[in-house]
Amino acid sequence: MEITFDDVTVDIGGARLLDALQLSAGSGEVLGLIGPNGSGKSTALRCVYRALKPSSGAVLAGERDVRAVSIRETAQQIAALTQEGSADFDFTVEEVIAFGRAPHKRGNEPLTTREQAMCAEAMRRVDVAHLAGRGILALSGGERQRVLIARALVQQPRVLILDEPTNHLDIRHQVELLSMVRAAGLTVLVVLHDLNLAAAVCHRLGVLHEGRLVTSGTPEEVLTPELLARVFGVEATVVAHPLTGAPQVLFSLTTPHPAKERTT
Ligand SMILES: Nc1ncnc2c1ncn2[C@@H]1O[C@H](COP(=O)(O)OP(=O)(O)OP(=O)(O)O)[C@@H](O)[C@H]1O
Repeated sequence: MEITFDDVTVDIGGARLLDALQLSAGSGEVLGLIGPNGSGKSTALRCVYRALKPSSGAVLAGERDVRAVSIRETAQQIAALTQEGSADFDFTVEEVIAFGRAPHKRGNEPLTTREQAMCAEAMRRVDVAHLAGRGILALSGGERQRVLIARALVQQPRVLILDEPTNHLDIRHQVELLSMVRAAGLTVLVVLHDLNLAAAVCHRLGVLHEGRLVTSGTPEEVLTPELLARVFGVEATVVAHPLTGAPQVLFSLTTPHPAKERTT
């Protein structure tokens, strides 16, 4: 399912958070949103999962404005792992993941055997099966993040919205999650601060700065030293990954590297 930001503007309290965003993620495409803090990335995602209403323009899922679709149908199609989507109540890990099936159920209808197997498989995929009976509030940040990812997977959406999904995850779980995201074949909109992970997982990147889309294209097209200097204000060297060819961004600190200091 294609997701399109069709001239989306968001004004709140006299401030323009997003300015006429025109961008789309094709069916099965992983679209990354990158940009400095406060550039409007989460605001854009919020318009997709309906936490925010555009002041003008619309987000289209396929041909339809997402706001014209029932909440239940939206929940069947779009799963979101958000910044505000933490857990408030101390349900067990197993219960939290089972909630992912709620959009497909009526009332308190119990999970079918197939759905129980789906939940068990999702727990296995994100490596939380050993936590099944634990309360979610007592988990580490990374463990909780993985549980919420499993919940999004069992929702079986057509579109996955991920706002900084690698937050809290150790490097192994970051790599596993993003490999899974890439292999899922879903339309994915993902905000990532790690530009190298973004280059590895995204088919295309959209760069936001002060609420405006600066450019969009493949990671190779977008991640240039000029753009990184202009938008992020950093000096960077961009090289091709020796195995995959994806652009990798290298930074040097403005102070000397410890190895250099030792030899001088
Ligand atoms: N409800 C709100 N009311 C007023 N301003 C808001 C609101 N939500 C966000 N903002 C402001 O809008 C701007 C864009 O916020 P947004 O969360 O979209 O940025 P972001 O690119 O996701 O940033 P970060 O990388 O820091 O997560 C910020 O300056 C933020 O302070």
